[in-house]
Amino acid sequence: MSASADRPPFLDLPPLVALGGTVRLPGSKSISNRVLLLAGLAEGTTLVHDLLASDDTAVMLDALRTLGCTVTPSATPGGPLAVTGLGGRLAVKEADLFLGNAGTAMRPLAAALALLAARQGTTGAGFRLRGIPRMHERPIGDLVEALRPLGCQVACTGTEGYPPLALSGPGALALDASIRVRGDVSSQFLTALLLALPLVAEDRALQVEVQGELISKPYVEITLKLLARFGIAVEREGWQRFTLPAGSRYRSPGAVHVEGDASSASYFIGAAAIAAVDAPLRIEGVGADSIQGDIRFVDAARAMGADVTMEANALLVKRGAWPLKAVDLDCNAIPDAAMTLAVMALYAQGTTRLSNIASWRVKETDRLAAMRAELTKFGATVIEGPDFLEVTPPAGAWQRAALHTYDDHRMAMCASLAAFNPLAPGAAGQPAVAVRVLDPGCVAKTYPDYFADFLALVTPQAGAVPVITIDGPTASGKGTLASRVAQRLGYHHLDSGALYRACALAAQRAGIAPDDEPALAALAAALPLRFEGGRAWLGTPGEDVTDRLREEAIGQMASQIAALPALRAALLDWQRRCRRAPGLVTDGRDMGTVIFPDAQLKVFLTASAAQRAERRHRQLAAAGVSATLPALLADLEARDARDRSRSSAPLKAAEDARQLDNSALSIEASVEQLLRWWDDAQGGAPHGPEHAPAA
Ligand SMILES: Nc1ncnc2c1ncn2[C@@H]1O[C@H](COP(=O)(O)OP(=O)(O)O)[C@@H](O)[C@H]1O
Ligand SMILES: Nc1ccn([C@@H]2O[C@H](COP(=O)(O)OP(=O)(O)O)[C@@H](O)[C@H]2O)c(=O)n1
Repeated sequence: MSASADRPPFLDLPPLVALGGTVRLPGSKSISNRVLLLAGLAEGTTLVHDLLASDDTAVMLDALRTLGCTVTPSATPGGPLAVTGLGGRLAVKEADLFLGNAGTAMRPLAAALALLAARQGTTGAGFRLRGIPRMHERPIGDLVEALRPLGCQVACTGTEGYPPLALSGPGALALDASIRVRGDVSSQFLTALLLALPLVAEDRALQVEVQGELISKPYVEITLKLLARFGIAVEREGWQRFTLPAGSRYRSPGAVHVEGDASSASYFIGAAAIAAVDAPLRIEGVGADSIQGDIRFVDAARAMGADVTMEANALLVKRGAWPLKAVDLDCNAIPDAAMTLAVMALYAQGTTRLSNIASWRVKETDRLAAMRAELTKFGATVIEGPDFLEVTPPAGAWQRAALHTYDDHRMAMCASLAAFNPLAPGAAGQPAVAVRVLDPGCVAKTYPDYFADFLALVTPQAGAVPVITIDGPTASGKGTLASRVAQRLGYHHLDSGALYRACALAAQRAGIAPDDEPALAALAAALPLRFEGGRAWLGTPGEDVTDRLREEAIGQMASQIAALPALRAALLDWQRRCRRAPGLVTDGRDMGTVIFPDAQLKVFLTASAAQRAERRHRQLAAAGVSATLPALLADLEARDARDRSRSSAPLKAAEDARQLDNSALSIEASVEQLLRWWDDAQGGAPHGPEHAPAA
């Protein structure tokens, strides 16, 4: 998917100095999409456990539904997805399938539908397969060239050799001769044929012959293992000849468990080799039992110095040799995970050479060019060859950089490892830099929660997590502004008012009087409040109190008890603990003066009392609460007066706060103003052209 309006334009990662804990990997993309296709073609229902939820699996699921498969999500969260397959019979004879940028959907669906179309015929325009513009630049000619001699009618409706494709039938299939496919550009063409041919192997054995040296063999191994799970025992002679026995027929195994994504594991393995100094990072979901080729990344990481212990389904990784060791590696077997080595090379002594990676050029972007362009921005020396990359780390201080990600999930995940630059041996004693990752949302292709999972494991450099504070009187728009800015920056948002409101609600429920300061302070010190998913949860396991907190009576009581110094003191640590990577935007009355006096940007937001009363009036009306304007104005002025005059943390602008009167400013204009100030506070946007160079 391309960057969209609701995806933040960038994410600034603060300099990081350590990493630890446990991460549970999302399901493997390669296994997920193969299993979905197999389940969709087989007869019967397959329960798919631990399926990856991502852009690439979403387009496959949509395609299967369009083709007439029944896809039923589990009633219990995290439960298996049920897919009832076609049993080899087309349920629809024409369809328009949008497959995003998912090669793992485009190629095998093209092969399967081309064969089924030839056998069973199509109607209308037949099957049309298309994707985003980059998908239309990714070659599929070798597969088309393999299918046409069999009698499949495959038209490239844009450029010959590239999607979009139009598949039609019927046609006589010629399956007696050996089926030839090239294997030296992408192994996905062979995989596509192997997944599709069982549909037409009922009465004869079929032989597939690979021309040229087969690349990415481990991915073909995954295909063979999954075919076996669905009842197809492919015989192979080396990596050149594959035979599907006569009578091959898909049978659902009933249930399939998708293991964690070994390519996704590479970022955590790399990060742990750099920054898990005290204790190993535990990575759950892949291990010694994995069927994915990218598990061999472990060997490459070990060669660079990582200390890795393998369990059946987990890895324990910590820093071993330090600095990391520069390596000269043939990466043909681990093309995707090898990208991670390129970033690890920034922490090695000497020059790392990654070779036999020409396939990088035809992936989500030209990854050889992209990696050179982006690593160079830090000051690294990078040589890009036709099929290799050489990386030498920066000699001294790293440059601040904004990294383009080219709508490539792996470029974005790789970028995260650069945030450990304070640890880089060559940069010792030099100022650390924050790393700007442009369009971080592109990780949704395979790992939507990557940055949240990564950031939950890291320790930022002392004082490096940025805070933006927004203080001001009631209804000036603090909460609205803070939440929009947090969304744009990908930061956490703390609405401190909600904290005081939650105290008020909890006190009311416990029957504590609004002037019982010791009891209120004790209550606040142990307040079981959580903000999660944009909602406020009180108690354990947690009641959603979001709407109750907005009630006027609760606001009144909050304003009253907020004047008590012991209660305020009890909430101090709770608020400071919200300062977590990548950053925090917080709003309230004393955020810039008391709670975060060292905030990088402080804003004091005001608007005329009349404006504010009107805004609150509209807000309440929208929520179906009736209130008169004069009453609201009086209440708001009373609250302002109480907030300003209290002795403990009175409402006032911090001396170093920027003043923003938004009486005549729209919400969007206020957001833009604040973001401009934020850029200024950081000495301008990091260097790098605004737009990615053409791929
Ligand atoms: N700049 C603005 N212009 C117009 N309305 C605004 C503006 N900022 C906020 N509002 C509206 O004012 C109301 C109060 O804003 P809110 O963020 O809840 O204020 P606070 O957190 O300061 O109490 C909301 O309905 C919001 O949509
Ligand atoms: N940092 C803060 C935030 C809120 N408060 C108090 O808590 C009350 C509720 O906060 P809020 O931000 O939700 O208030 P409204 O302005 O939205 O009514 C306010 O009236 C303040 O008195 C505070 O004292 N300090």
